[in-house]
Amino acid sequence: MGACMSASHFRHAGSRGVLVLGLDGAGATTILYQLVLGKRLETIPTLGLNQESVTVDGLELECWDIGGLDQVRTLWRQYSRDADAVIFVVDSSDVERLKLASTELASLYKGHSKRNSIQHDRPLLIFANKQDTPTAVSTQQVEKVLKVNYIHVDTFRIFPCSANNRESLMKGINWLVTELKGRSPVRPHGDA
Ligand SMILES: Nc1nc2c(ncn2[C@@H]2O[C@H](COP(=O)(O)OP(=O)(O)OP(=O)(O)O)[C@@H](O)[C@H]2O)c(=O)[nH]1
Ligand SMILES: [Mg+2]
Repeated sequence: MGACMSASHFRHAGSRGVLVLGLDGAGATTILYQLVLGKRLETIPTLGLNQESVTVDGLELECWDIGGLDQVRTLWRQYSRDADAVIFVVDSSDVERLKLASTELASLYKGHSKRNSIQHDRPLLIFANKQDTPTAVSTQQVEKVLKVNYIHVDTFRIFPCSANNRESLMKGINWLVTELKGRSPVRPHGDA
């Protein structure tokens, strides 16, 4: 499953770095491999990160799926500097932890310097995942609790999805790719 703890941030020239994040169990790894392999894999909690690339509409996305467990979340910031975009995955059926998800999302944008925070002009795609479950709340409800407007991200959108359903994921990914094509990469030559 490509798990590694590398901090090399290797990227091909022209590719875009995409952080795939979320609280533990939200579905980040399942979504990543649905995008890369076109099928749902059985996952285990990510204790470091999974790095995979996927090309969509001619644009290579270098994805870093970092674990969401409390003790792993500290890694999120290490990759923030090089991120052209963020995919934030929310478990729509885990209503009790939506507020925590909101706090963790906001903290990504509150670094002390550009070195450890996401730039506010980078697009943010939020997946309201697990819409196939009977207890999932609506996208509108997820948006209300996440309070994304308070983070002052210039461009964000929330898409309902299920990691079982690749088509629901591609709606969000296609939006993200269109946004990325309209922007220069954070590191144009992919230098380390
Ligand atoms: N019903 C349903 N289950 C899902 C969905 N997405 C993920 N899951 C399940 O949720 C569990 C956690 O999924 P992961 O992809 O490992 O979650 P994660 O966000 O990578 O978790 P960490 O690695 O701990 O950060 C697994 O049992 C998945 O099969 C979904 O859309 N619907
Ligand atoms: Mg994972």
